[in-house]
Amino acid sequence: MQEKGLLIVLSGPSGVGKGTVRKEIFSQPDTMFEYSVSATTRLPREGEVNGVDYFFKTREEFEKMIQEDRLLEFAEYVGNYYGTPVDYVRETLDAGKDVFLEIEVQGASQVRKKFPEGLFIFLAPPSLSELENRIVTRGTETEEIVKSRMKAAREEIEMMKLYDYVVENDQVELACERINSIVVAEHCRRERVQYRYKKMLEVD
Ligand SMILES: Nc1ncnc2c1ncn2[C@@H]1O[C@H](COP(=O)(O)OP(=O)(O)OP(=O)(O)O)[C@@H](O)[C@H]1O
Ligand SMILES: Nc1nc2c(ncn2[C@@H]2O[C@H](COP(=O)(O)O)[C@@H](O)[C@H]2O)c(=O)[nH]1
Repeated sequence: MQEKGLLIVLSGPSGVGKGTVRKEIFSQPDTMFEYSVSATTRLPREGEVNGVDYFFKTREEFEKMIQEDRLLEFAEYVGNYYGTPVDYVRETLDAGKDVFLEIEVQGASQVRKKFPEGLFIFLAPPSLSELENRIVTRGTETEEIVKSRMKAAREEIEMMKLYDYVVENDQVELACERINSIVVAEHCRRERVQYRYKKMLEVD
């Protein structure tokens, strides 16, 4: 029987660098993962391509996906829906490939309930002041939104204890190396556990 792939979930507070780290991982020619393209109701930013960066949907289309149970998880984030199409995730895992999700924390906790065997990685900032600095420097948020994201970030950072690993995003390249190493180590660990059980069953 085909061994299932690993579901890898990268999450963390707004502005920590999830998108930046994910893009760096997928720009590497030898990347080990399949990226799950999310659906969203937000408008495309300059250069974003439908089906590559996101599946851009109207609110009606997105709500239909919710009703038809076509999303593994979804969340409303800063006035827009974001969600993970479930079919792609299941089919890719069944084909033995590792699937990588980059999602915010509410969505990650929904995935944890449905896929407790997933690998959950929390991307953490070097400090709260550096987190604020990143959100401000990105220049996409008003002063008021920066404040509300920082308030939310404190609560989100509390949730890091629910994750399997915490990776500090001090430097993008180092964070990517840490994530790749965690996945390799996790594969070794899981295969060893499975091997032990196979042996046990053979003896019985
Ligand atoms: N290691 C790092 N050092 C310095 N700046 C960084 C680092 N990682 C990301 N950044 C910068 O921080 C800002 C926020 O990054 P990014 O948009 O990837 O965060 P995010 O977690 O995906 O945010 P959101 O959840 O709000 O979409 C960007 O300007 C990015 O260039
Ligand atoms: N719960 C989900 N969150 C998602 C998904 N895809 C992306 N995201 C997160 O949304 C925010 C904003 O993204 P942006 O592209 O508008 O900057 C960010 O934190 C992403 O991680 C998803 O499918 N589900």
